[in-house]
This record gives sequence, structure tokens and C-alpha cells, in this order.
Amino acid sequence: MRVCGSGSGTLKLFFVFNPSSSVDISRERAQSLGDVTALQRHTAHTAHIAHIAHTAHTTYTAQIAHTAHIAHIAHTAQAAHTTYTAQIAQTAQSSYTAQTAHTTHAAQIAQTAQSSYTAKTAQTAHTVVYSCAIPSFRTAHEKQLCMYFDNIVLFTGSFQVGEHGTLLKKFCKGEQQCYLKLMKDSLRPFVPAYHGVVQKDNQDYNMMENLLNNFNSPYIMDCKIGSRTYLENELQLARERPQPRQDMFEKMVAVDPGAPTAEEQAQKAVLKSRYMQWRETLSSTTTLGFRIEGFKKPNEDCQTNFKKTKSKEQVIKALSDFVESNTQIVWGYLRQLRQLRQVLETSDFFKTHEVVGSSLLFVHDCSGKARVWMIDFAKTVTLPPHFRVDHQSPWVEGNREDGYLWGLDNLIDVLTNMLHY
Ligand SMILES: O=P(O)(O)O[C@H]1[C@H](O)[C@@H](OP(=O)(O)O)[C@H](OP(=O)(O)O)[C@@H](OP(=O)(O)O)[C@H]1O
Ligand SMILES: Nc1ncnc2c1ncn2[C@@H]1O[C@H](COP(=O)(O)OP(=O)(O)O)[C@@H](O)[C@H]1O
Repeated sequence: MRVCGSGSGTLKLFFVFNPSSSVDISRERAQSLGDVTALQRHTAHTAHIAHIAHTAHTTYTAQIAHTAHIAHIAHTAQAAHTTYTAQIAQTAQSSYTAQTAHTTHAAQIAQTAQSSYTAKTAQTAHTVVYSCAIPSFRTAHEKQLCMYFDNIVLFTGSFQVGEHGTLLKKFCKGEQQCYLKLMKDSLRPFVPAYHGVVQKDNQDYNMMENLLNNFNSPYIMDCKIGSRTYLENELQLARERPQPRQDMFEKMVAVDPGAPTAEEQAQKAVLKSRYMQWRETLSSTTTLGFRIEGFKKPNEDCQTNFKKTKSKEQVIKALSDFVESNTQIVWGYLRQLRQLRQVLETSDFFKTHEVVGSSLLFVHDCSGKARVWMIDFAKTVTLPPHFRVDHQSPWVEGNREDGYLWGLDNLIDVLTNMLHY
């Protein structure tokens, strides 16, 4: 969450997953080139790359891991300081567009993996992968949602990879406080394990378990839960110090050119609270108390085109696509959600917090394993002493209701309906 200014697996390659490219490539590219250089430095200086070969779970990853034998990786990583940036820049400028890189990616990797274990092959695999490193996401959020390429974590603005299969998220004090409390709460099994604060390149991060560690080619979905996605004090701030946002105006117009009012059209900007409310009514947040932010299936583009997914039928269609109509997976998720529902009833943390903008992360794989975790507590705040919410009542300013249980019940209902389709 960018509110503050912004298991133990060991896979340490960062790939940028890249769907259709249409945006300001040069700015993003510059950023991504910086990331890749930083990444290579990281790779070159840690011994963890050796674990890649051992812990690669997916065929795909295993292939790369095998191909990229440790000696060759070391060599590649060393070379990276001097040659990689240039190579990627060159690749990007040639007809090797992000789109092309993505579509040919799997085929090329497969081909590469089948060939012999030469340094050249290892390097090829890396080059192919990194030539995908031209982000074309419209929003930072989409970029984070799309942070996985199979089990391999992408290096994004807010996230870094930590030691021993952990994930580092840019430090946010509010989120840290939540995790510290959650580690002692009955909700602990439903949140990533929290491992404290670490500093990297002068930036503090909250270190947590990477929830994908034990999955093989995971399917990943992020659902934002609750009837409201902004805090009451954000509304107050917007009234006291209105800060019209041009970027949000642009995001709004991209979805619906008719959405801004005449005044907003004239200013070419909207307030954040207005944008957030518009997003809520456009999607199922207001009608169902949750919305699909995006999902990612193995070897497919990340899908984030759910801003207008509002009706039950539309939601069911999207969820069916995510689980590929596999009822075993639906049952798995339902079991998890029902357990979570029960635990929420007993949780002291839940009783005493307004949970806004938090997501449920759904992960399953072809083995049939399906898990759900609560993530993203950057906008979860402690309620004043003795202040109670039921997490179900409609929100009116001042009552601090977040609609979390209402949304969860609707989600359970929708998944149950899917079994009868
Ligand atoms: O999803 P889109 O339509 O791109 O809108 C995003 C999300 O609502 C972000 O919330 P979240 O991170 O919970 O998904 C929010 O970050 P905040 O968490 O800071 O509210 C962004 O605000 P800005 O960061 O101000 O742009 C806003 O632009
Ligand atoms: N502990 C985790 N393990 C695995 N993936 C995670 C974890 N935390 C976040 N993610 C991934 O990162 C994405 C963004 O995380 P989130 O905490 O919502 O950040 P932001 O608030 O910056 O959007 C999620 O949709 C999910 O895919």
C-alpha cells in the first residue's frame, strides 16, 4: 500500500510479467532498467541463487534453474554489471517489444531449457526473461498485482525479495503495528508470518512470508474486501486540504470518458475520495462488499480488467474463469473462507480494528491445494477504546463500519452459487 509515502522458499529471480504494452515505455523502461541493475547486483552478491536449482517447483522454473547452473549464473550475474543494461536497452529498442517478448517467452524458455547446459544457454534464458522487463502497467497497483511470473517474484516499487523466501514490503508503521498484533491473534493462520523490519539501500521494509512458497505454478487472485476502500480521515483531509489528482482523472477517463463532472473535466483532475468512491460504485464493492482486483494464472497474462465487474453474474463469470470451473478448488476456497469467517468472530484484532482496503489473497495450484490469506493492512486502523463496529452495517460517515463481514458473506454466497451452476 502506498499510504505511507507509498514459508521459506528461496526462489530469487525477479521477472517482470508483462501484459499488453501500450504506455509510456521510456519512463517505465528507465525505471525497470534501474531495477534490473539493482537486481543483478543483488543476485551477484548473494549465494542464494544456488537455492533456485534446489527449490524450483514448477517445470518451467526447474528448467530455467537447471539451465542456469550455478557457475553460469555467477558468470551471468557478474557480467550483468557491465553488459545487462545495455543488452536490455538494445533488446527493447529492437522489434522485441514487451508484447512480443511475452508471447514468445514460454516457447523460447522451453527451447532453451531443452538445449545443453552451457553458459550461453543460461545467459540466453536470462536475456529472454529480462527482455520482458519493460513494465506496461497503467497503475502501480496493477503492477503489484502482476508481480508474479509463476513462482518467481517480481521486483516492484513497493516490494523486494528478502532472505529465505520472504517478501519485503515498503515499511508502513500502521501495517507493522497490525502485523505485530496479528502474530498474537487467532487470525495468525490467515495472515503471512511477519518477521520484523529490515533495511535495504536506506529503505525500511516489513519482512513477511511469501505466501506462494509452497505452491507449484500457482493461480493467484487478489480480492479487496469491504464496502469502502478509503478511511474516514482521508475524507476529512480531502475536505480540509483538497488535492485534485490529474492521474486519477486520467484513470477515470480511461474507463469511462463520461464519468468526470463538468468541473472535473475543466480541471482535468479529481479528488482522491471522489475517485475511490467512483471505483467502488463502478465495481462490486458497493453492491457486494468485495471486488476482484485481478488474477494471474500460470503462463498467462495477469488480468486486471475488472473495474466494471459489478453484478453477481459478472463476478461469477470472472471467478469461474479463475478456477477454470474446477469445483474441487471452489470447495477448497469455500472451506477456507468459512473457517476464516469463524475465526474473525473470535478475533480480538478484528473486534478492535477498522479494516479498510485489505485484500484476500487466493492461491491454488493443479494439485488441488487452495488457500486464502488476509493481506494488506496499510489502511487498517485501531478503533477508539470501547468503539464497536459489527463489520456488516452500512457505512455512514462517523460509524467507521467497513463492511468486511458483509463482503465476506457475499463472497461465500457467490462461491456457493457457483457449485450449483
Ligand atoms: O486501483 P486503482 O484504481 O489504481 O486506485 C489505487 C488504489 O485504490 C490504491 O489502493 P490499494 O493500494 O489499497 O489498492 C490507492 O492507494 P492507497 O493505498 O494509497 O490509497 C491508490 O491511491 P494513490 O496511492 O494515492 O494513487 C489508487 O490510485
Ligand atoms: N505475503 C505475500 N505473499 C505473496 N504475495 C503477496 C504478499 N503480500 C502481497 N502480495 C502480492 O502483492 C500484491 C500487492 O500487495 P499489497 O499488500 O496489496 O500491496 P499494495 O497495497 O501496495 O497494493 C498482492 O495482490 C499479492 O499479489
